[in-house]
Amino acid sequence: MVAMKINEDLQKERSKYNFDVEELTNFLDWGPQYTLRRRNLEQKVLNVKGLLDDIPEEYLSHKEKYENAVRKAVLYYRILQKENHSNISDEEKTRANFRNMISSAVFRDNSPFSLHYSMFIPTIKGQATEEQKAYWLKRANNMEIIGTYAQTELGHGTFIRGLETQATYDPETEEFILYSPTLSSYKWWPGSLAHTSNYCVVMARLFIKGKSHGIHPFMVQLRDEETHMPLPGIKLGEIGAKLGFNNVNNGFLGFENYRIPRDRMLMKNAQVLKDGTLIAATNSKLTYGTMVFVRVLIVNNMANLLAKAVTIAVRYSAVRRQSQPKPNEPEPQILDYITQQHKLFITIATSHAFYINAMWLWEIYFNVNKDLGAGKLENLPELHAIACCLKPISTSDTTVLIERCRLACGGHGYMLSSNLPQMYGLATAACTYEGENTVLLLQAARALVKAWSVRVEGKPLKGTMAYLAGTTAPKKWDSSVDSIVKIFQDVAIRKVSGAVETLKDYQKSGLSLEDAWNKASVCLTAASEAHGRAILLSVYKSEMDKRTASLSSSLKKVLLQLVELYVIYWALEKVSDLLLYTSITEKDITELQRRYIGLMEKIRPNAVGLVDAFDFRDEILNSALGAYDGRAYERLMEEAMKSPLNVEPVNETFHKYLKPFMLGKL
Ligand SMILES: CCC/C=C/C(=O)SCCNC(=O)CCNC(=O)[C@H](O)C(C)(C)COP(=O)([O-])OP(=O)([O-])OC[C@H]1O[C@@H](n2cnc3c(N)ncnc32)[C@H](O)[C@@H]1OP(=O)([O-])[O-]
Ligand SMILES: Cc1cc2nc3c(=O)[nH]c(=O)nc-3n(C[C@H](O)[C@H](O)[C@H](O)COP(=O)(O)OP(=O)(O)OC[C@H]3O[C@@H](n4cnc5c(N)ncnc54)[C@H](O)[C@@H]3O)c2cc1C
Repeated sequence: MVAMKINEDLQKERSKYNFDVEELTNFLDWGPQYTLRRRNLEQKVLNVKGLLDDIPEEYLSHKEKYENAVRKAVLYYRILQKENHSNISDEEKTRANFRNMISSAVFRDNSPFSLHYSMFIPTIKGQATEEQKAYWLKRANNMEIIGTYAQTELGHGTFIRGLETQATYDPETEEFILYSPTLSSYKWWPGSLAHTSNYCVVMARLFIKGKSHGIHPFMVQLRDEETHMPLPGIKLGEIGAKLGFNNVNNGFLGFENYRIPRDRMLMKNAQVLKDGTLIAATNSKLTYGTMVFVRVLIVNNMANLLAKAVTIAVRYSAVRRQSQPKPNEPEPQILDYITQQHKLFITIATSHAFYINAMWLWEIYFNVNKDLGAGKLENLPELHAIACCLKPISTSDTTVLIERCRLACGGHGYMLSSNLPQMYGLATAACTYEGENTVLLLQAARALVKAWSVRVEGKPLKGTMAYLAGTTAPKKWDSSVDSIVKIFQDVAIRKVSGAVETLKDYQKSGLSLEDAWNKASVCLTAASEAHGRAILLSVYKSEMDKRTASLSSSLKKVLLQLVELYVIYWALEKVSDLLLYTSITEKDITELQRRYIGLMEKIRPNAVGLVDAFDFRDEILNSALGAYDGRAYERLMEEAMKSPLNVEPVNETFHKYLKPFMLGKL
């Protein structure tokens, strides 16, 4: 075997770490057993021939991209399917998969089957009766059928209660008749819908005896299982090229009086009896369960995306040298510029903060879900409120930080072969899907306004809202990490109280609640963001204090430096809030800035170690700039040579257009 030639700068970086990289990898994976599992799965996938692209996806046409993605998806999901049959609980499986990013070795973009696993199967699990589950889950898990989740329509995505697709019950035949009454009622966006899925869960408005009963889920066969032809009454197609997600086969779907049997309504929460009697769900929002599940998982997905982006940018910054600040000295590694560290180290810390928060949120989700199974609904609103803060903040921060990583790689970050532009495309999509970010922050604001009235009544507040009961931050500015975390809670209290006051003032001026809400909505979203940031910071700090207790002192030190960096970064980012709501002075701010610079100097020797510990194989990073060996220039050239334009020295356009043009003949 030929030894891998490693760039000298990277080699030097790797001799400087003062912690054990493998220990950190195990910590991030939530235990060495999960590291092993993940690595085994990665190896199994990479052993399969034909899964990695010879021609980069971006040189394929739209149609070829899809066809290539389906070819790879069947190879890839066969392996995953075997893994899914292994004998572990769903909770354990989700946890084991938290840092599984092997699909990004197969798809730089995303998979045409992603909705099958992320939403179709979870919807069957969450919305179907035991009998329905026994039938549909078996078929879905075996991938005898491929499904998706069709909710959004051309006219409505956010406002689910505005969906127009109709499911009218016909007691004569014991069937539902699915109908798309308008163009705007066409389903529009669902991934895998266009040419991949043959089944899907359709969210439609239930009508019984002419009366509307709100939105319910229906299992719908779209295509013939043998020929894959759309069934009569089904109108299907693809919605076209997008900023990203071009492998995902997002589709449209319309119904022309398409009949399905009664038992195709997923009836765990609400039931329609044979005679058309409706037994309503105990809470209509139980129908929204799959969205809550995915919002919870998104926080973790963002941590993974950030970890990938910053691995690429830090390694590249260690091998890239630029400018000559000191005469007669070599050009420094760009990683030595403090401005570069400012772009990158916060990205490492943010990835950690999101991992920790995602695990914490997953525990809450898992417990609430267990409660729901036992008919206990009281903790659902809090889960919904947390997810409605953390999903928007994690996706918008990730989008900003991936773009920062891309810019940190200069011109080469603009190359698709760096993989950073595609990652930006994936992150920004998450700001919209599964609940548009502003809309979710406004949902969280509803819960905060309610919590405020509980406080005003002098009643106790619980869980993540408990801190709203009263300030615990020190009166005098105190720059310890613990105090700053409390100060963020204080800022949130002030923003919530300010937003409630604004809302009330508008109402007092004669506006309806709805109009007052609209006028106050910028303050309301700011209050939700502040609440979300307070949660992120306090969970990151408290969980790290707990979880690092059993680590080696060297790793603990490095991890707590990142916590401190994260907390101070946000204090400086939100300095206007601190000036408004706390006794911070100009001198305190200068001290914080110095401390922030000092922290970056402490983290600098470990920077490459910290990203190595994310433990992404080169195939997963899929980037000319970020490979383990640091051969960025060689890889950029190798990737450039894959451009179809480099196959011939003279392109035919010379003879067709350029030459006649230059000769004045065109
Ligand atoms: C790979 C990519 C795949 C992507 C897939 C997709 O995008 S799939 C498509 C993804 N699409 C989306 O994500 C669409 C985003 N849109 C939505 O989720 C909803 O339409 C909505 C939540 C914005 C409003 O819903 P609405 O008009 O029906 O409700 P309302 O505002 O009138 O509030 C009434 C009460 O309900 C409460 N409550 C609400 N939701 C939940 C919940 N999940 N749980 C618990 N509770 C919930 C709320 O707090 C409020 O309580 P309060 O204050 O009265 O005590
Ligand atoms: C890549 C991708 C994949 C997707 N996959 C799926 C899928 O598999 N299945 C599926 O069903 N859907 C899917 N979707 C659709 C997605 O869920 C919706 O696009 C999303 O919920 C936002 O809804 P919208 O497009 O109607 O946006 P709109 O609600 O029209 O948002 C437009 C603007 O209006 C604002 N706005 C809307 N309502 C309010 C309000 N009440 N108050 C204040 N401002 C408001 C928003 O903040 C935003 O600025 C996908 C979307 C994308 C981008």
